Amino acid sequence: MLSPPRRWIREQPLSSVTSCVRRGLCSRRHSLWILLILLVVCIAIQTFVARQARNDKLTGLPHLRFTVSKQHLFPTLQNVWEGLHSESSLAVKPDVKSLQTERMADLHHQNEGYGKPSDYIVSRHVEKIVNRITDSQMEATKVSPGNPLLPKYETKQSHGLQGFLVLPSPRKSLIAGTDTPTSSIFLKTRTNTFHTKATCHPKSHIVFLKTHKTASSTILNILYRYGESRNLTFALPLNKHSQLFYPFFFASHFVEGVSSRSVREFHIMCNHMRFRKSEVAKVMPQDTFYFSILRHPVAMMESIFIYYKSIPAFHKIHSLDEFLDTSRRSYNSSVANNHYAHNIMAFDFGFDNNVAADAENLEEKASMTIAAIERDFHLILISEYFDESMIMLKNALCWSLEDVVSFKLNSRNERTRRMLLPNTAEKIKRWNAIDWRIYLHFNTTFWHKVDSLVGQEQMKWEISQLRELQAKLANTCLKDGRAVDPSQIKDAGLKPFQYGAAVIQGYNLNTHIDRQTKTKCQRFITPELQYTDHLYTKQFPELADKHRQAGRIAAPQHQRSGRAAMMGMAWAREAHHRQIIRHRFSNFKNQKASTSALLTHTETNNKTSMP
Ligand SMILES: Nc1ncnc2c1ncn2[C@@H]1O[C@H](COP(=O)(O)OS(=O)(=O)O)[C@@H](OP(=O)(O)O)[C@H]1O
Repeated sequence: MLSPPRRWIREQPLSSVTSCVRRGLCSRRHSLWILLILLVVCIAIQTFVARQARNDKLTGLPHLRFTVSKQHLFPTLQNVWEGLHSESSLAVKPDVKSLQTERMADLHHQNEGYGKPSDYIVSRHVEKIVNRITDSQMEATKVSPGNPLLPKYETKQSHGLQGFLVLPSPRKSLIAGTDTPTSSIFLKTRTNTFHTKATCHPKSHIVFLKTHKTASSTILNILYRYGESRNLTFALPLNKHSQLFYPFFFASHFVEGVSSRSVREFHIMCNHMRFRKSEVAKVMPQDTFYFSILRHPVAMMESIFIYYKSIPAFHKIHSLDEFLDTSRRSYNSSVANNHYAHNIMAFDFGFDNNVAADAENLEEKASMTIAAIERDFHLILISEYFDESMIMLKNALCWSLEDVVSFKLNSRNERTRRMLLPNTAEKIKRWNAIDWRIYLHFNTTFWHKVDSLVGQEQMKWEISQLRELQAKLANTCLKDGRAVDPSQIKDAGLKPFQYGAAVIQGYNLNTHIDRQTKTKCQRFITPELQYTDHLYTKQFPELADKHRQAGRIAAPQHQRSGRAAMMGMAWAREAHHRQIIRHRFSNFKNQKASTSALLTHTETNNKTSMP
């Protein structure tokens, strides 16, 4: 029926093409063809535009995919922060949660295989995204080795990580005291920003995974002060240990009060542990906020090599370069405490750290690790951006600025830092390939969260407020406003634990401050072991007393054995811990009112709360 017109066109002379087309258009068959062509063109244009838009997103905001649904779910600022605490806000959840099975988590925590079919879909999905990110970021780091992405408004100077030829120096704000010291600093400067009590509720169910050499002791101190001043209950290590039996995988019965059922509700868990979500969740309430902190693996490895110099992997090695050059041949992962030397971040989060840089399944393992951390943690902070991290934390927890103010704890003195060459930095990234990928991922998501949840202007303003507060506090509390070597610390009770080849600094208090201010200032500079001990005594006075008695009996035998020096880190810490207990006991016995009696039972009972 439609064939005659076509034949008719073929038969026409060239000169009459125009009229031919006109006639052809009129025919029904050609109209259909043209409609079809138009449709195809439309679809092609639409596909092109959509692809272009997706490419723009992935190039500019690599992690938009993980977080965009959060923005849609929680359109107001308040809801955004509230959302951080809800199940649905976990960043990776929209992409991964529905596909993940409980088996995956368990597999992770048992360090078993990653390639099970149901997990594989998730793995590939996340991997694709992570690969894009790591590729683009590795490109970026080629220009500036070891330098994490900086937001546009930041100057590199303010971060203390300017490549690894120059190592971090003490932060200026701590020594830049401007105001006259006043004890009222604790009372007057309660600087709430956009989070007021009217818009959100302060969180007090918190798990902080205390990673190693990441500024975690400074955060621990913040949490201790917050909890202590509000009479919150800490999930402290059983039997007065200083860590939650690290490096073993965490188990709920490692917490004092769990087996005996003597504690009704735990608020804060924050001591070193090897994370295992299913066990932590047995102890902590359902609405618990989980967070942790990461550090650039190069700076971290430099710190670890000095601090853990006595672990088997390092003790006969002269330099980090020597270790990195020989590690493939000589590193033995099955020797106790050697895990400190290899992908320690992955280890602390509960994953397999023994992954070689050239392992076939490296990217897959990295993707799975990242996905699981995204699933289990509401917020991951970045040590290099400590102040920014504190603002994020404050907002996430609905706390005040004063709650997150701190002094840098556990820092080495300059003499025990080592300069690294760019080549060494590259070797470290390769050796710690999983950690490097974890860090890159969370550094990016961190800045994306800053942009989407706080905004750069607000962040800038809040940081200036925080630094002002810190400077005032340093001026009030600290003698000379800065950290000093342990040999210069007057109060033995405030000396930080010394280990390996590091010289860990501490602080002296101003002498002219009143008693109440002194007590408060002291909390800011009390090292981890002493403060943990103090809280244990406060929470479990009777048990603490028993341990004190037992420590007295066991002490001479322990001293004679002289084994502490040969033992691993955890045991050395415990030895130190017991030494503190003995020291405190003798103070208690003699009823000496010395300044080092900060942690005595008597003072515990007299202590005033922090604001
Ligand atoms: N506020 C702040 N900002 C930036 N960096 C900080 C901060 N507080 C502590 N630190 C540095 O963190 C390192 C100590 O980390 P940790 O306390 O986690 O160590 S530990 O695992 O508990 O022993 C240690 O790093 P190194 O000095 O390089 O060893 C500290 O200097």
